[in-house]
Amino acid sequence: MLELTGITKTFFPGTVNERKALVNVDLNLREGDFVTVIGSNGAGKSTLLNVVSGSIRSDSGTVVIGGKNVTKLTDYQRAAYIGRVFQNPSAGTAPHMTIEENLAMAKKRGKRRGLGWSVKKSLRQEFRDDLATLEQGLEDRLDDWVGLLSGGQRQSLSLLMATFTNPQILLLDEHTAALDPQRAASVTKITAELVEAQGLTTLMVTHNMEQALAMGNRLIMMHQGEIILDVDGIEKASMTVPDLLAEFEKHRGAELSDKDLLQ
Ligand SMILES: Nc1ncnc2c1ncn2[C@@H]1O[C@H](COP(=O)(O)OP(=O)(O)OP(=O)(O)O)[C@@H](O)[C@H]1O
Repeated sequence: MLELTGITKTFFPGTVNERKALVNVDLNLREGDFVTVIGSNGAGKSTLLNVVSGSIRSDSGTVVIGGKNVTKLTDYQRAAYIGRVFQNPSAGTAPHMTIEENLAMAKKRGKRRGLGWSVKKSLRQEFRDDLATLEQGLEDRLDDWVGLLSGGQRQSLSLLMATFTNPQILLLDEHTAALDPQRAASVTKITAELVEAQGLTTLMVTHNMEQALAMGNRLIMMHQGEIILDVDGIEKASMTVPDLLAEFEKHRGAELSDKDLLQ
């Protein structure tokens, strides 16, 4: 479903600020793969997602989604294939539009149509039904501005919007990291349910190793722009946090002080 081949991205090449964000990355996701992505700060996780979404163009390599080579397409041109939720709850929704208008906008994602968000009665009922699955009482607040919602409610809404059009790839970039533990747990549960219900091929970046082990069928660990561990199935299911730390240490040397990875 997603084939990345030979992806390399260097920021500010040839300068003192040169950063090798991705180094010859190959990654192949089968349809329905739910892959959690871990790694220390600056490992290249967000850049990987940006290259898939098209918001960053790689220096070399190819990106194929659903058999279509999208390497040269802009993020807008790829929007129909991709759903994405960011860490910041404000990023995925428009605060000065109502819940209904946000949902209508998501329905039209990637389609060439005018910016009219008028919603027919039947669609309104569909929105209510979808919102009810989030179990946050949002189905009765269709006319409320999204800016009035809590961070957890906005992330839940972002998730719903990102999965509305049944994208070929769902990208989750630390989407529970900015939430308190209770809201993070609720958004994690909704994520698992939505991905499972639609069989979505998913890449989820997280700094929480327990979450990375508990969710999905496959896990990759990145370090300095490379994928240094790729496990799935029973191998992943039998892994523990100490196993992950040991893998990380192998590549990083004896030093083990990265609080972000240790969360
Ligand atoms: N737009 C950019 N301009 C310059 N350098 C960048 C840019 N985006 C990322 N980098 C650099 O590329 C490297 C990889 O960054 P990236 O954000 O992909 O890492 P990450 O694994 O997502 O880190 P974190 O967990 O801290 O979010 C880092 O050295 C970072 O400073």
